[in-house]
Amino acid sequence: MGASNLSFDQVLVEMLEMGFEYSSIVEGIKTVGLSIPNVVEHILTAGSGSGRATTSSKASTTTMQPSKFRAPHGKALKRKALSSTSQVRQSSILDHFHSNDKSTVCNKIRDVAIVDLEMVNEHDKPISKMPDDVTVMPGQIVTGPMENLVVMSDWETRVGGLLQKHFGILCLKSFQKEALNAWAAHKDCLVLAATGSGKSLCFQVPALLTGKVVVVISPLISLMHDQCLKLARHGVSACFLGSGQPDNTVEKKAMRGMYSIIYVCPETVLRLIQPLQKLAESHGIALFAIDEVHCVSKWGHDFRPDYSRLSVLRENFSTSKLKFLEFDIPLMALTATATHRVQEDILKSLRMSKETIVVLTSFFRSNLRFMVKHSGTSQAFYEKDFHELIKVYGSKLNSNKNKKSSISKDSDDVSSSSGAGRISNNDDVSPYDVDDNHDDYGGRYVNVMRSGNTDNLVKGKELSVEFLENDNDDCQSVDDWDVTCGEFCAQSPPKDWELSEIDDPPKEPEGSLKVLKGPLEQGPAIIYVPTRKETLKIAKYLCKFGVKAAAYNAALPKSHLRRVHKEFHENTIEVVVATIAFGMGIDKPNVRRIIHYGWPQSLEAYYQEAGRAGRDGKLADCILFANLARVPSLLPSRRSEYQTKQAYIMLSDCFRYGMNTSCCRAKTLVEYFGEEFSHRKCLLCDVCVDGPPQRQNMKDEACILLQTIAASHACSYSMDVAYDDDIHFEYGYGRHGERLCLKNIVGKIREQSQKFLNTDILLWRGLSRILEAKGYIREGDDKSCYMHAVISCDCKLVIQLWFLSRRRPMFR
Ligand SMILES: Nc1ncnc2c1ncn2[C@@H]1O[C@H](COP(=O)(O)OP(=O)(O)OP(=O)(O)O)[C@@H](O)[C@H]1O
Ligand SMILES: [Mg+2]
Repeated sequence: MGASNLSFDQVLVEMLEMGFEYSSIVEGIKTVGLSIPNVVEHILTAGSGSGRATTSSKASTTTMQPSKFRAPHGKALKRKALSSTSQVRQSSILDHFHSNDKSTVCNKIRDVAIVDLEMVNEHDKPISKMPDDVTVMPGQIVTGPMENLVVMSDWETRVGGLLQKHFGILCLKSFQKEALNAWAAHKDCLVLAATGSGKSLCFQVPALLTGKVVVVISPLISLMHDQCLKLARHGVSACFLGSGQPDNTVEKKAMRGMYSIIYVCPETVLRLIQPLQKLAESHGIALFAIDEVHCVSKWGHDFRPDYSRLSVLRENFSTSKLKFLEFDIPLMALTATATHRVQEDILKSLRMSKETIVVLTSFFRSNLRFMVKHSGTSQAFYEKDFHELIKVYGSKLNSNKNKKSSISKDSDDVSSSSGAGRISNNDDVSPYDVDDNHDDYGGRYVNVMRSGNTDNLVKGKELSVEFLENDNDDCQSVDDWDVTCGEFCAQSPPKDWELSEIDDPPKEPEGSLKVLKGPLEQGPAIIYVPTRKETLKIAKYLCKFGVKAAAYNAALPKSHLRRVHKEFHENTIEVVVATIAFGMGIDKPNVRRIIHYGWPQSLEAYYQEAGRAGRDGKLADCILFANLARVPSLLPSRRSEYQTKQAYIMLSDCFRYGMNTSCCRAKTLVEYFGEEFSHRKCLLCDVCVDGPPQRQNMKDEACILLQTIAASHACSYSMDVAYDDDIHFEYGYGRHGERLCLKNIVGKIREQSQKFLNTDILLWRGLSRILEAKGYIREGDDKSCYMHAVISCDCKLVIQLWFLSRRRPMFR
């Protein structure tokens, strides 16, 4: 921030207008020159003695009358008002100085200051307490307006102007209102709402309404970066802090209240408890928001140990701990993917108040078209699997051959900046293809079924491919983002906002669903792959066909990632091939295709990543290419035994989802999260569109499989009476101590029966999955067992069993 072209008088007049004292301004100009931002910063950093009135916000709220500050053009009045809550206001002033639009700065400051004052004043007024007869139990689901809650009455009327000014949004959705009502009533709140529904606004609005700081705990740097950039564009100052932040000026500034919204990863917030307590006293913290809160739960798909320590927020920011607080600082926890078990865990782990309001909306996204396609998901299948994609994204570039693709330019940089490989439109072998040094976590293959599925392992060669992105990558690389100290200054929001009024979708009568029709509109795609290596291989493959594609994984140079992120948002890059590092929270409205190439880690992760599609409400495709012939078996190393066990269970849920050909995919997904699907079908997914699969009577196969499993167990079990009782097998070892695995079982079946002599093991594998889904057998989840079978044998039920076969090539 260098000196401006303003004269001494101009600086003086403007700063007097803003409410600073004459002597402080003169002293500031002498020290730092004729730059208003620098002078403001100087005055603020010089402390309370240099021009800032230090009246506490409590005192000011009891003496100020809001009407006073509405007096038009009342300079003296304004100055008095401004100085009496300077700590709130002046950080806003500083933030607004970072704007490029200097000409409108002062006007903005005046607006903001007055609005802030009114809001602080009214918000700090003691709000009517909850009526005694209203008990809101933890876990209570609020689906309608919270008529029973007495809340700050007029925030809703004030919020309209702010929404329009900052976001170009006309009105809040009803779940957003409910979440904000809870906050306004100083309640903790758990918001469970679909991906892309607008959860961020629930925690951004309190900062705008009060002028106090909102602290947002967020798990991924890419997500914090995304949100900070967007906020800056919308005229809201924000920063992110992380453990690797080399420049602590941002942190210091943040702790002085200079940003409206502070994004911070859980690891860092735990370190900042004391400075945040000081911030709460000096400036005020409106809210702690814990975004992607499913990371709290070890039952969730993305457990982060530091998230589970966030109960310190409740302990350290309550009235019992901080005497200056009138109310506990509310917690707002938000996620789009939490099963019931995870929801309970969240409330408990964060020690959320007994009166926590749970705001729940449907997880269903009616514009997402889910499909599953069988594929070997290796290089040999690229041509077949990406043929369509290349047709869509390759053609435009081909018609403009002179234009060098952005990725090629980008990858040159990658190559030169890091000495690492590049992805280009030619056939050069990228060093990434041969150099796996980024897969240095000792990844290993683990066989989930442990039942004869050893063909999943590549014999004699332990692959060193990392299956998942290292959990820590994302946090450790905070500083690598090289974003100007992680601070994002407010810019002027566009003047000609096209105001969007996207309220909740109109309520359809039950069962009647408005079905979107194809073809898809234009828009980019994200391909999620399980390994870092595959991001590079596939991006390179697509580039060869003129697709503007780029790889994204946490091990790539951060300058490359930053550019990919930026160009993806600018629509220069059309296909990003990514690991989970580009997953949660990424908000780009027109993403038309989400492709999973290989099994995701869990259905939660799948739904979360699929949720990047169609955030503009228009039709979008979510296609899972997976090898349906093999149980997914890749798991990362460096996990506790417990986590590994959990991961197996989640992988098998994914497999079941892929194998399913009888139930609407959207229904399967939302029911997985415990929601009752209000429509019979989505009418979009492959299962709904392709119709019910051909059925085949598999009674004989089912019976012989169950009998053989049972007979293989060491127990006093007799085949003739077997189906009268439930039989529980505790051990995964056969009668003679041999390991019980599907291959052995199938071997025995073939020996026993001529009829099944030539059957493929894939048939038995598929059948065992169906029997498992029906509850007849259960795959072992204990390392010491190969198969832990529970046979709940009711012969009649077995006879009813039909085997679904039409669209499963391996069963043909
Ligand atoms: N009331 C509203 N009216 C119109 N658009 C809105 C409204 N609220 C939010 N949006 C828009 O919805 C988009 C998605 O919002 P956001 O990123 O907060 O979703 P999310 O619920 O956090 O999703 P995810 O779970 O994927 O993180 C944003 O671009 C935002 O501008
Ligand atoms: Mg979000």
